[in-house]
Amino acid sequence: MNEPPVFSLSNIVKIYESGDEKLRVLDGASITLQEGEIVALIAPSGTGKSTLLHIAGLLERPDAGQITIAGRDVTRLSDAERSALRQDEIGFVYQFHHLLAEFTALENVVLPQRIGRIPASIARKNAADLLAQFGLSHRQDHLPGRLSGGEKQRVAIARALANHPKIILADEPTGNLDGKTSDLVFDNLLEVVRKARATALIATHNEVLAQRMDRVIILRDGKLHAV
Ligand SMILES: Nc1ncnc2c1ncn2[C@@H]1O[C@H](COP(=O)(O)OP(=O)(O)OP(=O)(O)O)[C@@H](O)[C@H]1O
Repeated sequence: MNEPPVFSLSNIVKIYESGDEKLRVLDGASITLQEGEIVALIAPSGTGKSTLLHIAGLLERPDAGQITIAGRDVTRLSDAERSALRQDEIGFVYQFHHLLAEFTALENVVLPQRIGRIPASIARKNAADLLAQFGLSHRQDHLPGRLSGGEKQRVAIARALANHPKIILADEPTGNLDGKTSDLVFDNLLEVVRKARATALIATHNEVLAQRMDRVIILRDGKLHAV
């Protein structure tokens, strides 16, 4: 029997209202991600990329359409069920690292696991292993303020992977870094995501980076199109 896709959005509609105006940001956006697929999302600014990622990450609700995770319809779950799913199944990487400044690199990667009730010793070992995969063992006890931009972003990616999510959603994860650092961090991201056999949807403006993923989709007129 075929496994259901890890993740799917079908016919997602999202309308924002401001005054009398209705803005149909998403207008039947659909995508299906199979296990282990890494998909690039190209979206010109203002076309609804953040809205799409927020809906995919169960942070925002669509006005119509369906979201499934591992074949389960999660569109109409309660807020508590959605946040439990986010905690267990979804890892987010943002353009800015959002690390907690008063915690070390290691502690930043431990924290989401502790929220998920992983015992402290296991969480610390997991975090150290992940940071090692990002070449950051020698930086694990540093506060974010003492890390370079590329290192901070690597820690943020390690944190997103800490609970072994099946789905990674990334919003221009290297968009804030210079070209060379961006390439290196991106290599690292792809390598670790592939090793974890996670499924990823990665928004980028960089078409060269996009071509390195398994396939590329573009958000246009509120719909997702294959490139
Ligand atoms: N809460 C909201 N209320 C009203 N309009 C909104 C709201 N959120 C977003 N929009 C509008 O919806 C459109 C898409 O917004 P979104 O943030 O998803 O775009 P984006 O593609 O992520 O842009 P960027 O790449 O510049 O961050 C924009 O025109 C924005 O002004």
